[in-house]
Order: sequence, then C-alpha cells, then structure tokens
Amino acid sequence: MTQALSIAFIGGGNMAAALISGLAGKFCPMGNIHVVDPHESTRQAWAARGASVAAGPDEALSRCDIWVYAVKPQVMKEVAAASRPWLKDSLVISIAAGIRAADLARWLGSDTQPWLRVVRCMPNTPALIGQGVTGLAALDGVGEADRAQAQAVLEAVGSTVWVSREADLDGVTALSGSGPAYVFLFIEALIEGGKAVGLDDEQSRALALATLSGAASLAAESSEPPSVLRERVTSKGGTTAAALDVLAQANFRQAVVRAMQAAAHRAQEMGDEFGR
Ligand SMILES: NC(=O)C1=CN([C@@H]2O[C@H](COP(=O)(O)OP(=O)(O)OC[C@H]3O[C@@H](n4cnc5c(N)ncnc54)[C@H](OP(=O)(O)O)[C@@H]3O)[C@@H](O)[C@H]2O)C=CC1
Ligand SMILES: O=C(O)[C@@H]1CCC=N1
Repeated sequence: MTQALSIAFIGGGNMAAALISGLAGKFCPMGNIHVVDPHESTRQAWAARGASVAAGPDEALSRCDIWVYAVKPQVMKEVAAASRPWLKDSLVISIAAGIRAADLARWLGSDTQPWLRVVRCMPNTPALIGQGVTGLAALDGVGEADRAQAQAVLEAVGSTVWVSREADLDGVTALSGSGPAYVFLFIEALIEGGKAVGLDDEQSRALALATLSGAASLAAESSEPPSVLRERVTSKGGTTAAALDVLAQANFRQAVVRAMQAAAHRAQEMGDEFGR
C-alpha cells in the first residue's frame, strides 16, 4: 500500500476547516495534516482532532508533501515570504481569491527555484460535507502528476473543473466560490417569504430546503435546460406567473448577473492590489 501523503494547511480558518473535514480519513489520516495558524484556539481545535499544529512556519513544513495556502489574500505575500525558507519540493496549492499563481511563485522564490509547482484553486464551502466544487488552474510547467495530485486533494471534497486560462478562476470565484452565499441568501428569503404567507419557521425551513435541493437535483438530472423546467412550473395565469412577474419587475436575473460581475471584478482587483 502506498504511504498517505502529508498536507500542510497554512491558515486554519473557515475554508481550511471545510477542506480538512472532507479530506481527513479519505485522502490522508488526520495525523498527516499539519495546520499553521496564529490563533491558539484554532490550533487547539485542530490538535484535538489529531492534526499537528504550529503558530508559524517552521521545519515541520519541509516534511509535508503538499502545502495549501488558506489565508486571506491580503496576507498572502507576507505569509509566503515567511514560509519560503521551508519549501523543499512540496506541491503548492493556493485557494486565495484573486492571488495569481505567478505572484505566489515569485514570493516563494521561483527566480532561484525554477522547479516550483503552483496550482491555484477556487473551492467552496460545501466541501465541508463532500459536496464542494473547485475550479483549478496550474502554472505553465506544472506536470501531469502534480495536476493529478492537486485534483485528487480537491476531489476528496467534491468535484473539480479545470480552466485553461487562469484568469477564468475569477469567474469561478464569482459563480461557485461565492455562490453558496447567494444560495444561502435565497434560502433565507424563502424562509422569510414562507412566514410572510402564514407558515411557521419550521415549516418554512423544511419546505425551502427541500424545494431548493429537489429543484437543483431535477435540473442536474434532467435533459431539459432550466428554462424549460421553469416553464413547466409556470401555469398560464397561475401562481408562479404572478411570482415571476414580481421577480422580473425587481430585475432579479440582472441583479444576479451584476452581483457576479462585481465578485469577478473584486477578485481581479484583489489580484492587482495584493499581488504586488
Ligand atoms: N470562505 C470561503 O467560502 C472561501 C474562501 N476562499 C479563500 O480561502 C482563503 C481563506 O479564507 P477563509 O478560510 O474564509 O478565511 P479565515 O479568516 O476563516 O481563515 C484564515 C486563517 O488564516 C489565519 N492567518 C492569518 N495570518 C496567518 C499567518 N501568517 N499564517 C497562518 N495563518 C494565518 C487567520 O487568522 P486571523 O483570523 O487572525 O487573520 C485565519 O485563522 C481566502 O484567501 C479566501 O479567498 C476560497 C474559497 C471559498
Ligand atoms: O468572499 C471571498 O472573498 C471568498 C472567496 C470566495 C468565497 N469567499
């Protein structure tokens, strides 16, 4: 049996938690996971789950096969510089929104270490329950084996989609990276609407969640596009038409598109701002 790989998470916050929860026991045991985070409470929580922990980069990093940068884009440059001395030949994966792979590679010393392999990813929080989806792009020169390894890490927590142009990861960020927040907002609105039409909180929540997951599964399994499925719900002169009229008047569809454009734009902006 091949030995399980060891993975370092630099940053042990929300998204690291989502990824580690999915990975541990599937891709590698918790004992093979090393978490670097400045917060003592965060470290204690990871240590209690069986991971090794450190407050900052140290030689433990040089023993890890894969590094996952899971810190805010704002601090990526300083975090990369601090970890650089410990980089031997680990595969580097970044999940930071906006930060370009070439900038991370530069901070890690690609000028003197041309073998550096960086894969940039955009996962999402349903990874926590193994239902994430991740967009991936790799620096030129990253070989098939490394791409496969990065994909295997992210596939342990859901599905993956490669993009051929790294810039498209900003679009992935706008759709699936930030997307769970739009969906949660929609769920909140459905529950609020349920109560506005006379249902109680529990009923509204049960109906909202089942409707959302049922409709998503139907859209995924059907050979028809979502527009046709929508039309099948919409009887002429009926209740759905009355509701969709209100959503159209509120420019719902355009608002979603504009929101996603704002997210993609912010990802590009963060890449420019924090990538220098
Ligand atoms: N949340 C999401 O849905 C998604 C997030 N991402 C990306 O994942 C990254 C992390 O996001 P998220 O998990 O939400 O953020 P969190 O703030 O929850 O996690 C980041 C963690 O890193 C810690 N940290 C700060 N400085 C360092 C350091 N020098 N060394 C090690 N750890 C440090 C933070 O501590 P402190 O609190 O003190 O700053 C925090 O505990 C971001 O780049 C984000 O763009 C990608 C996809 C989805
Ligand atoms: O809001 C953010 O910037 C991060 C990236 C995608 C989801 N959360």
